[in-house]
Amino acid sequence: MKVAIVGSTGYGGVELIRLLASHPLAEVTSVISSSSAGTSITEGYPHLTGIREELLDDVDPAAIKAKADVVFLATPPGVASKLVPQLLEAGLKIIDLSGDFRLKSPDLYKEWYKKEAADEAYLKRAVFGLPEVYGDSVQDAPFISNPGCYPTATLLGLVPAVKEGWIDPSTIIIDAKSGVSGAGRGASLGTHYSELNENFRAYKLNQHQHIPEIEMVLSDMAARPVVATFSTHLVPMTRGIMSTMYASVQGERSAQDFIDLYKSYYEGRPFVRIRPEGQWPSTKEVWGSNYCDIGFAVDKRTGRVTIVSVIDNLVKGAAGQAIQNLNLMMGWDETLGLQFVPAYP
Ligand SMILES: NC(=O)C1=CN([C@@H]2O[C@H](COP(=O)(O)OP(=O)(O)OC[C@H]3O[C@@H](n4cnc5c(N)ncnc54)[C@H](OP(=O)(O)O)[C@@H]3O)[C@@H](O)[C@H]2O)C=CC1
Ligand SMILES: CC(=O)N[C@@H](CCC(=O)OP(=O)(O)O)C(=O)O
Repeated sequence: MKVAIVGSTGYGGVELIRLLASHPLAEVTSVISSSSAGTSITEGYPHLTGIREELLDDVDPAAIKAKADVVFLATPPGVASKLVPQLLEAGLKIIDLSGDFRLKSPDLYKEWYKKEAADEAYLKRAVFGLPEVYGDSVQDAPFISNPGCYPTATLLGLVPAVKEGWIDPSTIIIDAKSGVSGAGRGASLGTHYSELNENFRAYKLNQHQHIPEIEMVLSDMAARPVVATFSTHLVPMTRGIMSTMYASVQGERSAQDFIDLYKSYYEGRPFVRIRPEGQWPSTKEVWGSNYCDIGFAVDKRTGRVTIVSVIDNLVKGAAGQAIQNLNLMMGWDETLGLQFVPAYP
């Protein structure tokens, strides 16, 4: 299977290159750049020396179709919405890592992303690619919208409890933290070393573009509208997301009950690992891997459960999940090219 990557010079794109280098059935045949076509990707990423030496291609749907069967879009918001119609009409399969096709309502996209939405007809064609929740619809889909990094960690941590009615959805609070690679490669004041190092700060409170994405899936699971408090923080580390979630428990449930429920819900899903009672995952324990690890604590005094969910934002939160979706789209084993152990320490 021949693969092209638009946005190959960004962090998501370069992570796709890293992971696909060891995929047994997919071969990257075109790395694409809107600003550096004709130069080698090794100029910006010397670690790819000897791995991807060919020159970057321009963004040209006909040329992409001539070289590839599937295209990954790892581009900033507002790019895929314009490119996807041309790529789909050219007969390409698509996996979009951006937020352009996750929300089905153009008005909601405009409200949260502050940009024009994609054409509604194309929004309807995109399948939300969270395999552990929507596995059946991802299978064989020609156009997949990869979930956001924060929603992946958060939803995998909340879906079974919401779906089974074990927590009151109106009480959910999500306290999320991300490493700085989540903001992409572009330099900015908020992400440069002296602003970030030895610092820890909240950002986009009640304004984060992932809020409607999280609420979309939770509402689907609860079969009624759900709104949630979602707070994001920047941590002085490169990779990793931790979502710590709080909600009121409905009925008498222990941490072990939650563990048993989640183990049963995620049975046969190789990338979700449920921790034993009293053990809560840390970001380093999934670093460089496609795992999402989840742990629980139930407080009988408050009647609340605390759920801790961690991922590597660039792998399960972006490129790894995109490859998992490629595998499902092609009818392959979903673990192909993703069977590696987290790098530790
Ligand atoms: N970083 C992360 O952890 C995650 C990122 N995402 C999403 O994935 C997407 C990519 O993120 P990330 O790799 O971090 O971002 P980066 O900023 O690191 O890279 C984005 C790349 O897109 C390319 N690009 C910019 N404008 C255009 C355009 N008009 N047409 C084609 N290509 C363009 C740029 O390369 P060039 O100038 O060479 O074309 C750039 O390198 C974003 O939508 C992001 O929100 C989703 C989940 C996690
Ligand atoms: C640390 C950091 O800045 N993270 C980014 C994640 C952006 C992202 O992945 O955006 P989409 O999923 O919407 O494309 C943020 O919080 O906006």
